Amino acid sequence: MILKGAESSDLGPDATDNFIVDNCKNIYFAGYETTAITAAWTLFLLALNPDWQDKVRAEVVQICEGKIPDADMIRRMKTLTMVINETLRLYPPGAIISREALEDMKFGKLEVPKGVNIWLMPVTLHQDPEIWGPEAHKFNPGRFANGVSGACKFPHVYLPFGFGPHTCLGQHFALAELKLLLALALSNFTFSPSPNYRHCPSLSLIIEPKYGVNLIVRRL
Ligand code: HEM
Repeated sequence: MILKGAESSDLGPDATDNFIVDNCKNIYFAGYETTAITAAWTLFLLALNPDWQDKVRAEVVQICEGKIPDADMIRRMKTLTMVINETLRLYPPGAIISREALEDMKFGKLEVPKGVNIWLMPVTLHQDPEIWGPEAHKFNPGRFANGVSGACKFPHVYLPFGFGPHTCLGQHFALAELKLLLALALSNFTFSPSPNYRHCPSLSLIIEPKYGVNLIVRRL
């Protein structure tokens, strides 16, 4: 797709090379760290919540019957989807979503002059007790049992993949990758917290565990 886009553009040779390289970098960066870190946070939260770990494992074992998950099996993994949604609520890798006002705008009483960049921080919207209830900071995948609209007052503030025309291009691919990886990991291993784990979510373009996620992994 990128090569086709470059071929059909009227960019000069240098700009065409830059176009290809920039797009490859963009997809590599946007698609790799975000998904890998979400997998790490999910395993961390399941290690801290063995009841949910057991529920997801039971679901995966029942759906997959020892086979490698295919697209249909992945679609039926409702508990795992709820767990991933809850992980992305508490630890959305995309820390900042920015938009530039292309003209003077007004939101309620807020005047936004042309050229100003507005930054949205999903993590603050995702943990607001006014929106998610008094247990907003607690890991409870059950809140997503009836989808995002059942989980909170204003579904449009759940923004792990952004919103609008620039919403994440790879969100369905990312969810499929995550479900496949987690289903395989959970059907073969158990995960519990390691005493070496240091909790330090830190902002380094994305929200990542500064000292990694140390877990004790045991084969089932
Ligand atoms: C759990 C994994 C992922 C998360 C949490 C995530 C999150 C995001 C967020 C928050 C944005 C900004 C959206 C906005 O400004 O409204 C974004 C954009 C983007 N993502 Fe993802 N992403 C993930 C995985 C992926 C994957 C796997 C790919 C590609 C293979 C990908 C490709 C992109 C691209 C190309 C954009 C830019 C879209 C645009 O500006 O039009 N992402 N992502």
